[in-house]
Amino acid sequence: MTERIFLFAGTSEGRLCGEFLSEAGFPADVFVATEYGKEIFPERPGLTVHEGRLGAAEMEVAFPEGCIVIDATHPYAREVSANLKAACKNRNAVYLRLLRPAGDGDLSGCVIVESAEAAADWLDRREGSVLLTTGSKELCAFAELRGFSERFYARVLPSGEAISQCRELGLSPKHIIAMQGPFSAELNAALLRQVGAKYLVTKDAGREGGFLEKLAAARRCGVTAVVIARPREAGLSLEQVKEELRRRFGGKKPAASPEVPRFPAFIDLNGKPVLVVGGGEIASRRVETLLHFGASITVVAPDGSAAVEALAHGGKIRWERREYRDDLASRYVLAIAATTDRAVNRAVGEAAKALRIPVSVADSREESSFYFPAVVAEGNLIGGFVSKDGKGHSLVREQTEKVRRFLRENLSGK
Ligand SMILES: C[C@@]1(CC(=O)O)C2=NC(=C\c3[nH]c(c(CCC(=O)O)c3CC(=O)O)Cc3[nH]c(c(CC(=O)O)c3CCC(=O)O)/C=C3\N/C(=C\2)[C@@H](CCC(=O)O)[C@]3(C)CC(=O)O)/[C@H]1CCC(=O)O
Ligand SMILES: NC(=O)c1ccc[n+]([C@@H]2O[C@H](COP(=O)([O-])OP(=O)(O)OC[C@H]3O[C@@H](n4cnc5c(N)ncnc54)[C@H](O)[C@@H]3O)[C@@H](O)[C@H]2O)c1
Repeated sequence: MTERIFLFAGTSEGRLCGEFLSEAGFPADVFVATEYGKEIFPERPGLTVHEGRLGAAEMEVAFPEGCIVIDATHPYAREVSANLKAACKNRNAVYLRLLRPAGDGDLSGCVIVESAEAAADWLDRREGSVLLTTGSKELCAFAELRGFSERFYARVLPSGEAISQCRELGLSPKHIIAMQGPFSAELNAALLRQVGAKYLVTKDAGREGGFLEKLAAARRCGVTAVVIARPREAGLSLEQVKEELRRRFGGKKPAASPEVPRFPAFIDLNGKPVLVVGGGEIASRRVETLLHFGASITVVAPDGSAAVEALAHGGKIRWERREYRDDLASRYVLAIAATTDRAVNRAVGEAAKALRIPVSVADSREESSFYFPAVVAEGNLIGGFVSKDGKGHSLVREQTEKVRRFLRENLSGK
C-alpha cells in the first residue's frame, strides 16, 4: 500500500504546496479551516479539499497508519500544529512542518510582545486609535479593553464568519475593514491615515504575509507597530518539503483519497420553515417537491413562474416579492438557491453554511452541502436519487424515471 498525503493549508505556502502536489501527480487530501479558505484554494486535479476545523481526536481518525502529513498552517496557529503533531505520533504518521521564513524586518522602534493578550495589556495603558491586523480569532483578546468599540479598527478576511465575530464583539461596520491581503505599504498607510491610527498591531507573518509592508507603512505614518512575536519553531521550507516528498515516493505515487458518496438522509420537513431563493423554473420544481413533504415554504424572488404565482395565491407558500438581501434567517431548516444570479446563489450557499443550514445551490455542486434528489414516491416507498459525483444530472433524470415506472407497476395494489 502506498501512503496517502494530507495537507493542512490555508496559507500561501499551503496553496503553493497544493500546486506542487497536483502538478507532480501526487493525490492529496487538503484541509482548510474555513469556507473562505476553501474558496480561495483553487480546484486542482488530484486534490480533495475538505473544509472545517478538525480536533486532535478527529485528526487521528482521519489519518491512516503511516501516512504523510504536511502542516502548512499559519505560523501562529499553535493549537492546530500541536494537535497535528500529537495525532501523527499516535498514528505513526510522518509530520512535515512547512514553515515560512520569519519576516526579518527591521524591528527598531517596534514594541515586541509575546502574545495578543500582552499587546492588549500594553495598549490598555495608552490612548489613541488602533488598527488590528491580527485576524478575527485574536480579536477577543482586545474586546474587553475600555473604549474597544471606539478605539479599535479590525482588518479581517471578508468572510461571513470573521465579520460576524467582529460584530458580536461590538465593532460597528465603520470599525471593520474586510479585505484579503497581503497589502502594499501604500494601502496600509492609507488605512492607517483613514482611521487615524496611533498603533498598528501585527504578527510577524513573514515576507509572504505582508509583514514588511506593514512595518514600512507604520514607519511612514509615524504609527507605533506592536508586533506579536512568532512562536519559536523548527520547520522546512517549501523546497525542502518538495525534496522530501520526491525522495520518499521516487517513481511511485501516493494513494488517492477514496471517493465517498453522500449519505441519503431522510429528514422531517413537516411544518418546518424552508427558504427557496428564486422563483423560476427550477425553484418551482423544488417547491412542488418540497410541498409533498409538508414544508412551510417561503420564496424570495422579485418575479416568479405561473406555478409560484398560483401557489402563493392559493396560500400554499409565502412569497416575498423582492431580491434576496443577504438576510437568511437561522430558523430555516433547509435552503435552496435557484436564482439566475451566480453571486446571489453563492451568497445564499455561504450564509446557509455559516448557519449550518443544509443548502442546495442549483448552479454549483461544490457549493451544495446537500444535493436535491430526484424523488421517487410510490406506495409506501420513498427514495431519492443523485449521482455519486453530483454530475450525472441527465442520467439521474432518465434512470429515476425508469425506477418510478418499475415501482408503479410492481407496487400497484400494495
Ligand atoms: C436530481 C435533480 C433534482 C431537481 O433538480 O429537482 C437535480 N438535477 C436534475 C436535473 C438536471 N439538472 C441540470 C440538467 C441539465 C442537463 C445537464 O447539465 O446535464 C438536468 C437534466 C434535465 O433537466 O434533463 C443542470 C444542472 N444541475 C446542477 C448543475 C450545476 C452543477 O453541476 O454544478 C447544473 C448545470 C446548470 C447550470 O450551471 O446552468 C446541479 C445539481 N443538480 C442536482 C439535482 C444536484 C445534483 C444531483 C445529481 O445530478 O446527482 C445539484 C448538484 C445541486 C442541486 O441542485 O441540488 C434533477 C433531476 C430531477 C428529476 O428528474 O426528477
Ligand atoms: N440544479 C438543476 O437541476 C438545474 C437545472 C437547470 C438549471 N439550473 C440552474 O438553476 C438556476 C435557475 O434557473 P431557472 O431555469 O429556474 O431560471 P429562471 O429564469 O426560470 O428563474 C430565475 C429566478 O431567479 C430570480 N432571481 C434573480 N435574481 C434574484 C435575486 N437577486 N434575488 C432573488 N431572486 C432572484 C428571478 O426572480 C427568477 O424567479 C440557474 O442558475 C440555472 O443555471 C439548475
